[in-house]
Amino acid sequence: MIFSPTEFKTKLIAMAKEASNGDNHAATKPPPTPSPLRNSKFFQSNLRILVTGGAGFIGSHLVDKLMENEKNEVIVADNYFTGSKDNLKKWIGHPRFELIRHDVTEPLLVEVDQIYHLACPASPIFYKYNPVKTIKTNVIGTLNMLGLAKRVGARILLTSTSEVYGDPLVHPQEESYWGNVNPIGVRSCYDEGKRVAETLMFDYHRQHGIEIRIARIFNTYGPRMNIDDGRVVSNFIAQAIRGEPLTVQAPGTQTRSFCYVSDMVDGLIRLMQGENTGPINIGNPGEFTMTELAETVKELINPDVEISMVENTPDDPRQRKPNITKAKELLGWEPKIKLRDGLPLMEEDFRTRLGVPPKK
Ligand SMILES: NC(=O)c1ccc[n+]([C@@H]2O[C@H](COP(=O)([O-])OP(=O)(O)OC[C@H]3O[C@@H](n4cnc5c(N)ncnc54)[C@H](O)[C@@H]3O)[C@@H](O)[C@H]2O)c1
Ligand SMILES: O=c1ccn([C@@H]2O[C@H](COP(=O)(O)OP(=O)(O)O[C@H]3OC[C@@H](O)[C@H](O)[C@H]3O)[C@@H](O)[C@H]2O)c(=O)[nH]1
Repeated sequence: MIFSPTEFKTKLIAMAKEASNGDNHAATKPPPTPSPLRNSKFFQSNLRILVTGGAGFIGSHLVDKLMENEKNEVIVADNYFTGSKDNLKKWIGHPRFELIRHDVTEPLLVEVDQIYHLACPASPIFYKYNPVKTIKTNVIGTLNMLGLAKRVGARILLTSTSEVYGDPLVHPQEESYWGNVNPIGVRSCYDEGKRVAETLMFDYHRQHGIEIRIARIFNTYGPRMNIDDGRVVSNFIAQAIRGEPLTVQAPGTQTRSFCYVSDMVDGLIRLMQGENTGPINIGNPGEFTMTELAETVKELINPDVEISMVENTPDDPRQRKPNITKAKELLGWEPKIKLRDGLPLMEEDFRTRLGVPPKK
């Protein structure tokens, strides 16, 4: 068939439109219907929820909260790189709970209604340890979970990060800010990885109609953080309990905003259950320099420890504080726990794991 130049152009535009990311979902086929048993009157109408990375710090607290609802069945998929079965020991053997050793860089076949996709090392020490694996986890892992969401018609939530703003030139950071990221730096396996993961989420949403939710999480702390995983709060608490100097990385004037883990979990669940795709910042806007954080930990946990200044790592963001207007307006969410109240809630868990008895 021979087309005139005008016909050819019209055809090309039509093809481009079909393949575009617009509202046109021509390529979408509806997800398969679940087993007929799910609609039987004898079947308990549970929501089946997959939590990738559920053996980690935030993931295990999220699982605790989801399991409180008797209508939820929870499946955790984790490769235990930074997580541990210990974090989930109270649920192992529970009839509504399943734990799968699985690496998200491989496809996963399960039938679920919702996916909380957390799997990814989060502490800079761990994500820099094997950067190629970190970027594979972010890119291939997120592709696999989106493929799963598409196949079964599940809603999927990605835990992105404040690190997508890089070393921000806008302060506080709102979701419309595109960030200031070094694409070839030592942190880019993580921050660029998460940026691609966000892109994939939106492309699947636009192209295939997948229901997506994106949370941009700011520094979160609480019990079950890995001891010595390099993150500042867990480092300072462990150092204070051991009576070792608190290592402030120079210059100490860099800022972070710390959110207690129960507030974070509440925000993630509201985002999943709400109607907004995001991205939405979830974090506590209380902003502290690292020197202020060290002084607070010293005062609350062990007034006898010293504070020492040590060398920093490359590309450390100089300031970070979330604008949470969107979370307030769209999710009715704001954090409840102040840093001074949250830090002491970590002490007992850290003392138990470090084998250091409580102060007399
Ligand atoms: N904690 C924070 O301050 C923070 C801030 C921003 C974003 N986040 C995001 O929240 C999520 C959870 O963070 P966290 O602090 O609980 O970290 P974490 O390291 O405690 O948990 C991550 C979990 O993912 C698992 N995992 C890693 N790679 C995997 C893979 N390839 N396949 C399967 N499982 C894998 C780990 O074993 C671990 O259980 C991460 O996606 C992280 O990027 C966390
Ligand atoms: O012992 C330490 C460790 C860290 N720091 C400083 O504390 C600040 C925070 O460092 P952390 O390693 O806790 O965390 P970062 O803010 O760099 O990255 C974090 O941000 C967002 C998430 O996605 C990541 O999971 C998380 O690790 C940095 O300025 C770092 O230089 C110290 O002063 N002393």
